[in-house]
Amino acid sequence: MTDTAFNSRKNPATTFTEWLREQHQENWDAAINHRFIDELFAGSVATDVLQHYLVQDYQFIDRFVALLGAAIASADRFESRVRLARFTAMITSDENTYFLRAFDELGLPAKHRNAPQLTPQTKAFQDLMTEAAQSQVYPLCLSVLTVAEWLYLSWADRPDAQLPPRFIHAEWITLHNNPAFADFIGWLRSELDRTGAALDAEGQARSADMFGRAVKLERDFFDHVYTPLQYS
Ligand SMILES: Cc1ncc(CN)c(N)n1
Repeated sequence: MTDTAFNSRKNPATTFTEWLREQHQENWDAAINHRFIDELFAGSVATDVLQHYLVQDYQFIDRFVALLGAAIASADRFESRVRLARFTAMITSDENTYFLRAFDELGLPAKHRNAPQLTPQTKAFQDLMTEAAQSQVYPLCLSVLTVAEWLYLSWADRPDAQLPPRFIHAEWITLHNNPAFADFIGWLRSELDRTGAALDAEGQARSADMFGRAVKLERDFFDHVYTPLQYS
């Protein structure tokens, strides 16, 4: 939990999302510079590690879409609902079919696509997304959504890097660094800047707490793929 309120920040030009990220810079940097990301760009992630990441992440995506639904329901204006609904359509089409093609490529049995054993790290992330969704408070839903998407844009944004040859690596990168995705993250941040700045001090502290837990869980999630389960 933060000990400096947003309204007493040193630099008044600091936006709400900058203020949130500043407080969790160490976990943020560890996540976006993770070994898994280096191996993804190099196309060298070990098959059991990639399989574990994708199986667990598909379960993350399930609750993530439910959280998007809660954000759509709790948003304070129609234009925000429309923007979130369009993004949800991308996740449930382009991103979903990436997972299905990746599972085919890996020869993954159906039971692990639909109802795998969940790791504590996946479960903890699902629980945080459920907590944010059940709050029915739009900026709290945004606090978790923004971490999940802004942090992914941050690791994927390596303009000088070449794409690896296999789609299973390359497409996971391009899903997270394409111009439409970057544009959406800009909007998502502006939305949290707008609605987070309008919260009272207690609401802002809740937002900072959820944001910080999400950043830590992103780091934990990357760490945990290096002790993969078996999916035979
Ligand atoms: C754990 C995690 N965090 C974020 C994302 C980006 N949607 C993801 N796929 N998985």
